[in-house]
Amino acid sequence: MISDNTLDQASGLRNMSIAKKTKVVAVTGGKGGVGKTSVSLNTAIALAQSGQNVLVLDADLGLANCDVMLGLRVHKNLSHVLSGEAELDDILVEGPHGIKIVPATSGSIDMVELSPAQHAGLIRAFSEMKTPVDVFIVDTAAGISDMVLSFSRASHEVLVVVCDEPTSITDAYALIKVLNRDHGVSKFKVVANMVRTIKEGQDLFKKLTLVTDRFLEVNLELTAIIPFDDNLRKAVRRQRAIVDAFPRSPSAVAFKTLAAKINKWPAPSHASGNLEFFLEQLVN
Ligand SMILES: Nc1ncnc2c1ncn2[C@@H]1O[C@H](COP(=O)(O)OP(=O)(O)OP(=O)(O)O)[C@@H](O)[C@H]1O
Repeated sequence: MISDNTLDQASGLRNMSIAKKTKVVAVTGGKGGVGKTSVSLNTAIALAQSGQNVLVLDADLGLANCDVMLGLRVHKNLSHVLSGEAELDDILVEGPHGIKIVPATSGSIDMVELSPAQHAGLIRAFSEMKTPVDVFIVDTAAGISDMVLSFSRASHEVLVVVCDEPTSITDAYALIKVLNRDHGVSKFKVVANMVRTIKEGQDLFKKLTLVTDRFLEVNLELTAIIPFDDNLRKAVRRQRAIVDAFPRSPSAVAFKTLAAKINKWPAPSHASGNLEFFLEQLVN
C-alpha cells in the first residue's frame, strides 16, 4: 500500500517540475544615461500590470536609483545581505503594482568593489528566495565592470539599451563584444530609446548591426523602439513611473508592448552550464 507520505512527496515533486520558471532579463547598455533604469522600472511595472510577479535588482551598485526614481523608502539593502545580517527576502521594497525591488546601496565604495566570488555568492542567493518571481529584471550599472558582465551572463536574456549618440553605439558595441568574446553570450535584444521616429529607431539598430555583423558572431534583434517622451521626464520629477502616471503617453505604450513581448518569451527550460540566477529551478 502506498502511504500518504509517499503521495505527498510525489505531488510535491510534480509541483516542483511544473512550477513556473523565472525569466531573467538583464537591462544593460554600456553607456550611462541611455535609459536603463527607465526601461527596467517601466517594463517591470507593465509586466506586473499584466499579472506577473516581478522582481527588480537595482544592480547600479555605485549610485542606486530605482528607489529614488519611485520615491520609495529603503531600510536595508544588498550590503546587509552581503554581510549576512539579512536575507534577500527581508530587504525587498514594494513598488507600484506590487513589483518588488532589491535595493542596492547608494554610493558605497564597498559595493562597487565586490569581488567575483561575491558576485557569484549574490547570484546564488537568489535561488534561496521564498518570494515568488515570474520575471526578474536586473538593472545593471553603466560601463563594462565585472559585475555588469557576470550579472548579464547569469541572465537568460540581455537587453541592450541604446540611444542615437555615437558614444552610446560604441559603448554598446564594446559591451556586446566583451560579453561575447569572454563570456560566450551570443544573443542580444536591442532597445532603441529616446528616438523621434520608428525609422530613427530602425536606423539606430542598423548602425549597431553594421559593426557587429562585420566583426562579431552575434545575433541581435530589435526588440523595442521607445520614443523620446517629455512625459517620462515629468513622471520622473514626480517620482512616478510613466506607465503608471501617463499610461497613454507614447513611451508608456512602447513599454507595455515590450512587456507583452517578454510575456511571450518562453521560460528557460535547461541550465546553460554557467552560473545563472535561479539555477536551482533548472536543475531540479
Ligand atoms: N524615452 C525617454 N524619453 C525621454 N527621456 C528619457 C527617456 N528614457 C530615459 N529618459 C531620461 O534620461 C535620463 C537617463 O535615464 P535613466 O536614468 O533611466 O538612464 P540610465 O541608463 O539608467 O542611467 P545611469 O547609467 O546613470 O543609471 C533620465 O532623466 C530619464 O528621465
